Amino acid sequence: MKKRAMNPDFITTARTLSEALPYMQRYSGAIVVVKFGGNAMGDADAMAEFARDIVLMRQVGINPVVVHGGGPMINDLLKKLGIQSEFVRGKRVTDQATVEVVEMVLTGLVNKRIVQAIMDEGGRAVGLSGKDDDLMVCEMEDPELGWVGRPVEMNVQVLRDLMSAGIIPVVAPVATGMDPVETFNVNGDTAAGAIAGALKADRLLLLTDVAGVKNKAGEVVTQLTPDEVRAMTHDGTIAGGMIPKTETALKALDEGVRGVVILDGRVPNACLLEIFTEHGAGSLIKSADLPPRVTE
Ligand SMILES: Nc1ncnc2c1ncn2[C@@H]1O[C@H](COP(=O)(O)OP(=O)(O)O)[C@@H](O)[C@H]1O
Ligand SMILES: CC(=O)N[C@@H](CCC(=O)OP(=O)(O)O)C(=O)O
Repeated sequence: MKKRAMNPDFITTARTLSEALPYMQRYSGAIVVVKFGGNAMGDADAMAEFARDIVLMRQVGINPVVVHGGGPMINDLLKKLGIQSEFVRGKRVTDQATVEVVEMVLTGLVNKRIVQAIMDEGGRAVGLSGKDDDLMVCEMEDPELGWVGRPVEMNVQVLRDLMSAGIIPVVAPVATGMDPVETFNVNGDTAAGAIAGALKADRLLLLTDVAGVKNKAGEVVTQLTPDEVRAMTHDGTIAGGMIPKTETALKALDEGVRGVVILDGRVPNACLLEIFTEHGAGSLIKSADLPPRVTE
């Protein structure tokens, strides 16, 4: 009789799957909002890998909602058009010409790339922006920033409808205003937080291009309470593009999201590492009175 060789790689694969069982059970039916930042998108392979993780989550009974950014892609088109752009506290100062470019790039180019990548991996995805079904209605956050929106009304039924039909929603952070002729550019982290809050999501994952929230010594802090985040923001340890992420995390926790993780989206299978392993990834921000990660 021919004997099959024991390949150690296969044994590891089987063990990894077996060890994922308690996490699959814990997250079954959970809503996980994933913010996919422009810097985390990388090349076509990174996009395909992200899409595969999302499709796998859906396959094992999690309800993923993707909210994306696309800052670098907006920068590219603004540059080609000769439009100057600057950021204040991690948010783009957005005049009328800029908001038109933002809407074109985010709801067109970037949104459809992600939708296509998910479908290429065998999932079902539908792309929408905050304007669709009035999902996200905004007001001006600060006149100094121009058409930058702060979400004031969320209508997430459309997301629930898509999820219950087995469809993965992919949301571009562009919103309508109280006056329907207005278009707002919303920071991707802010939009993801507002959506996670309105859905009372179990997890909000903010994928970026750093390993997590770093302390003064430059080390990633694996678990933080809101008070610790506030202290690090106050003393300037948290700065630049990290500010909208931690602001978002605190607001989302207040609104009932159970935990927010800031992690490096360029790490292979970042989402799977966070959701399905004991190790987790990046920095988990949650209230001190909630039990720790593994026994939760
Ligand atoms: N304490 C901190 N820990 C980690 N990153 C920080 C911190 N303070 C500022 N940053 C900066 O925030 C950046 C992440 O924000 P951003 O570039 O806007 O990401 P994305 O495009 O993925 O939304 C990091 O690359 C880093 O330069
Ligand atoms: C108001 C504001 O700053 N909007 C962002 C929207 C895109 C985004 O958030 O992209 P990343 O996640 O890739 O940074 C912008 O204009 O760049």
